Amino acid sequence: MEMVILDKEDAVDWVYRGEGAANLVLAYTGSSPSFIGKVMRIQKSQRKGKSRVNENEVLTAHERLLWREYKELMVWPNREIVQQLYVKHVMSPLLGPQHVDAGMRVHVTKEFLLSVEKNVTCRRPACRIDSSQVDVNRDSVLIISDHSVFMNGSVKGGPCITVEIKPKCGFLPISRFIAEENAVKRTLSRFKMHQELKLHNQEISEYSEYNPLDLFSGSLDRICKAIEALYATPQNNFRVFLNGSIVFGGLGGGAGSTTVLVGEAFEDSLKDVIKADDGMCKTSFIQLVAETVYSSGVLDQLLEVQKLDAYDIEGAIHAYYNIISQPCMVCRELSKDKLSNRHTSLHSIPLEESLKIVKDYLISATVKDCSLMISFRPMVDGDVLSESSHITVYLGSTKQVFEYKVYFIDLDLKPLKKMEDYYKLDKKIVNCYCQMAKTEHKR
Ligand SMILES: O=P(O)(O)O[C@@H]1[C@@H](OP(=O)(O)O)[C@H](OP(=O)(O)O)[C@H](O)[C@H](OP(=O)(O)O)[C@H]1OP(=O)(O)O
Ligand SMILES: Nc1ncnc2c1ncn2[C@@H]1O[C@H](COP(=O)(O)OP(=O)(O)OP(=O)(O)O)[C@@H](O)[C@H]1O
Ligand SMILES: [Zn+2]
Repeated sequence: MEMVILDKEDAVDWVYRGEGAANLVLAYTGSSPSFIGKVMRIQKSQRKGKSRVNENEVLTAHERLLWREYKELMVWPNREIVQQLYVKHVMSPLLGPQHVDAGMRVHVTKEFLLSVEKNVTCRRPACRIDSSQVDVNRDSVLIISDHSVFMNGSVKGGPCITVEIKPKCGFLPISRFIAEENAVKRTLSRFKMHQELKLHNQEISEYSEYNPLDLFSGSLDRICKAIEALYATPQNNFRVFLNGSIVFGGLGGGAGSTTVLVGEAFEDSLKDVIKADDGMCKTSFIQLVAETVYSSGVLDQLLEVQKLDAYDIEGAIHAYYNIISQPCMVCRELSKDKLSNRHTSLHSIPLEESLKIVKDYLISATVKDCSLMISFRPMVDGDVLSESSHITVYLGSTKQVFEYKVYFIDLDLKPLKKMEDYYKLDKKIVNCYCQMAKTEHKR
């Protein structure tokens, strides 16, 4: 694409699509062929006192050491470009390039960003406005394919339904570095335990029965159960879009976010896509999603990459202190009787080994936090696939064939500095869960 700089007058063509903790995402509504079928991902800054780890820094010296085998990441002084290259050179090969779009960076003026910020405020959830704003000091944004539409030169006609799932961690850790008092981590999913802490902190208003272990199980029945649970309590783990507009789930996540369409209204929104008997569209839709997750096998690959976390944070944290050449806070805090040979031995491994442990931990952290977007387009007789790489799925209950595509989003590099936060959060989650279980037991 020729050198483009988006300026104030271009802002009207970009409308609010959604956001997470770190980025705001806008969809294109204008007529420039370069942007049709694209979304824009703009970095946010945190409001006063809520600054995130490393958000404005370039790679630190220790991070450069950690990621040095990826030469492409080393030449850029700018963290945003490194982020994009991380997706391209680290994540895409691991997850499959057919499921990842690293996007491209486009220059923008400050006036463009200010104008966008003004235009989208009314669509943003209050909790997100409260914590973050568009970072107007950036000079570029990321342009990525809009995974909620089908393209074939131009946006392909006909309805398209997209489901977005944030599956979170799909396995139980078995690391020998997990302390005895934290043994519950080996039997209960992290998601389930985290729900207790989130409830306690009023980050969510109700407990979700979703179990990531079901979604990743490889069993159609259990996948179906997981999707039903996600539908019942979507939180920030489940959304549905019809032709790019959200029709189900919370905008932006968190406790205060609103569910867009419920019950009959959601059923109605599916009617153009799922040709089921009255009142059965939602049920058929859940079947369609479950069947696709099952037959595509896309979560198997994700699980493999998540499992790069073989030491658990209770092991990896020691390797982290080796890398930063600081006394290990964890060993210091563990009382003598709890400090085992296992832990201390981690401080005498070669640096290369520590680097590998932490690098794998951070790669895993990225894919425990990413989302996947699956888009469906009903096919009619004589219809051809939008792209030869796309696949089809058959929905038995409605006798329909759907073209579908699966993409991973939010594959950002996690800052090395976050290792301490990960250790603290892990402790908090287990403590809160055990405390709650004790109280329940006493009742
Ligand atoms: O720590 P977790 O498991 O709660 O994950 C965080 C997510 O919370 P969740 O539990 O999914 O609601 C959190 O999501 P929300 O802000 O809660 O929607 C972020 O994705 C955060 O990543 P980052 O700080 O933006 O890089 C995530 O932090 P990372 O742990 O992935 O760094
Ligand atoms: N390529 C895309 N196509 C369509 N919609 C997208 C795309 N990328 C992001 N979105 C929408 O925008 C939302 C926010 O994007 P994203 O998850 O990248 O934000 P984030 O701030 O990085 O999230 P997190 O809180 O996990 O760090 C997503 O939940 C999704 O609904
Ligand atoms: Zn230690």
